[in-house]
Amino acid sequence: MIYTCTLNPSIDYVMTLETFQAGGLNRAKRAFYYPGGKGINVSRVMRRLGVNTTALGYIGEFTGRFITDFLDEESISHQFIDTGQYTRINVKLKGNEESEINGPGPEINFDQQEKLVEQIRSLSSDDVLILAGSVPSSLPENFYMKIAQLCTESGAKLVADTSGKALEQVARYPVLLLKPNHHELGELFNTVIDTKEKAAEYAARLVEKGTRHVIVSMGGEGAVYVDKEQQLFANVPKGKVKNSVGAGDSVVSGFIAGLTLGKTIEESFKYGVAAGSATAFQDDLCEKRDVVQLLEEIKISSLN
Ligand SMILES: Nc1ncnc2c1ncn2[C@@H]1O[C@H](COP(=O)(O)OP(=O)(O)OP(=O)(O)O)[C@@H](O)[C@H]1O
Ligand SMILES: O=P(O)(O)OC[C@@]1(O)O[C@H](CO)[C@@H](O)[C@@H]1O
Repeated sequence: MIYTCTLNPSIDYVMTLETFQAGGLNRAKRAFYYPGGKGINVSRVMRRLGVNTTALGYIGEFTGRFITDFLDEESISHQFIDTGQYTRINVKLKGNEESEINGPGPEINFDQQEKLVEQIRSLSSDDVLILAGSVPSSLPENFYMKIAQLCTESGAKLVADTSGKALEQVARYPVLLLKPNHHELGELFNTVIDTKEKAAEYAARLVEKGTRHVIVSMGGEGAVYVDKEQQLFANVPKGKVKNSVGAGDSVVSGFIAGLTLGKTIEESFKYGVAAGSATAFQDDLCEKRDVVQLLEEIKISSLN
C-alpha cells in the first residue's frame, strides 16, 4: 500500500485578485477552497492518475472535517489522527504575483505523536510512505528522522519532499526518492545551484549517501533526475503558470504513480514533470488528461 503523511494539513483558501496591495482593502474576484498540505496533494493527484493511497497525518475540528469530506468525495482513503484543534487555513493570493500565508500548526501532544509512530511502525516492506510538508513546531525537530528510522527498520520505502533540517536528516537514510527544488538542494550543500549540471552534481551526492532516485525541480527551467546509473534532464512544457501551489507535489505524484503503474524510470520522470506543469497551468491540481497531453512536449536528454 502507498501511504502519504501530512503532519500539518491545511485548507488552502485561494483568492484571485487583479493586484494585491499590502495595507489596503483588497477584494477578490474569485475564491476556491481546497484540501491542502503536501502529502494530501500527492494523494489527490495519484488518485487522478489511477493509483490509490491512504492519507495519514493530523487533523481536527471543522476545518479538518472539510478535508476528510473532500477526500471521501474523491474516494481517497485516510486514517488521520484527531488533534482536537483546528486544522490551519493557508491563504494563497493570486494577484500580479503569487503570495502565500501559511498558518502555524496545532500543538501535537505526546499521545498523538505516539499514535502516528505506531501507524508507521506497522508498515512493512510492501509499503511506500510519502512524507511531505512542514513539521508543526510542537513536534520534535528530529521527527522526520524518527520516521526515516522507523521505515529503515521495517523496510518500508520512504519518499520525502521537504527542505532545511528535515531534508538534511532524512538524506542520511536509504530513501527511495527525494525531490528538492534547486534552492532547497543548494541550501542543503550551502551553495547556489543555477545550472542543470550543478543540480546533477549535487543530486549525485544524495545518491552516494543512499537515496535511490533524486529529482531536482527547477521551476520553469526544467528538472534533473539522478540515480546510480544515469543523469537526465527534462525541459518543461511552455504555458501560462496560473497556480504553482502543489506543482512540486505533482512531480512526486507523477513519478511514483509512473513507477507503480510499471513505467520505466525515464517515462516516470517525464510523467512527473508533465504532472507538475499540468498543475502549474490550472487552478486546482492536475487531471490525468492534461498530464497525458503535455507528455509529448517534454524531451528527456542525458547529462552523462
Ligand atoms: N514556468 C513553468 N512552466 C512550466 N512548468 C512549470 C513552471 N514552473 C513550475 N513548473 C512545473 O512545476 C514543477 C515544480 O516546480 P518547482 O521547481 O517550482 O517545485 P517546488 O518549488 O517544489 O514547487 P511548489 O511551488 O509546489 O513548492 C516543475 O518541475 C514543472 O513541472
Ligand atoms: O507549510 P508547508 O507544510 O510547508 O506547506 C503547505 C502548503 O503550502 O504546501 C502545499 C503545496 O505544496 C499547499 O497545499 C499547502 O498550503
